[in-house]
Amino acid sequence: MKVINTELSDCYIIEPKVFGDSRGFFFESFQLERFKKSGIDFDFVQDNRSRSSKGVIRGLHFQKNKPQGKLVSVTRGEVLDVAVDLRENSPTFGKSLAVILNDVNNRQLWIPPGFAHGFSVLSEFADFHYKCTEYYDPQDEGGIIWNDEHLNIDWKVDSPLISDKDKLLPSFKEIFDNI
Ligand SMILES: Cc1cn([C@H]2C[C@H](O)[C@@H](COP(=O)(O)OP(=O)(O)O[C@H]3O[C@H](C)C(=O)[C@H](O)[C@H]3O)O2)c(=O)[nH]c1=O
Repeated sequence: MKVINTELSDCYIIEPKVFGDSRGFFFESFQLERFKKSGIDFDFVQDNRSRSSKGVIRGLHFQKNKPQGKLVSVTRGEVLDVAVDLRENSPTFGKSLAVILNDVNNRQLWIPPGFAHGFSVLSEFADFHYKCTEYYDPQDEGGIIWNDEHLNIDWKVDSPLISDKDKLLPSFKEIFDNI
């Protein structure tokens, strides 16, 4: 497995070792010792799966007091995956990263606790899988509006499909100017 640094501190792209043959392919999508040795030394307590159609944007979400680290990947289709560093003491605070994840490159993205996360769907549909380091707590949910001016993310989709809940999310400045 190859671990690639990104422009966001502690956020890594992971390229698993893929074994291809005439039947298809095989790769280990998670192996605790190998991840620990790569510096991703967390206990994962919850796996999530979602399916989204083309043009959907899910996010940007985070948990406020019980932040989740996420190891994200796409098992079918293609997404633009976005992470935003919300750690105020980080050298990359307020910076965002966008990475193409799909079922051809089999890339994973490690997003540490303290980041907001979201993705847009570029293929007809996308099956999304991620491991989390903290349990989901609906009372602890936070988020940033997808078209936030400060972050200015290019989601690469026209007329995105956003949940009613996500349409009401605050801006980056509403969150951090109040702190
Ligand atoms: C996240 C989550 C949701 N749910 C239930 C709550 C709702 O009834 C339903 C859909 O939830 P939501 O609309 O929040 O799902 P997403 O918009 O995909 O949320 C996720 O979107 C971005 C991409 C993330 O990184 C987060 O993991 C997560 O916030 O699943 C659960 O039961 N457990 C969970 O862990």
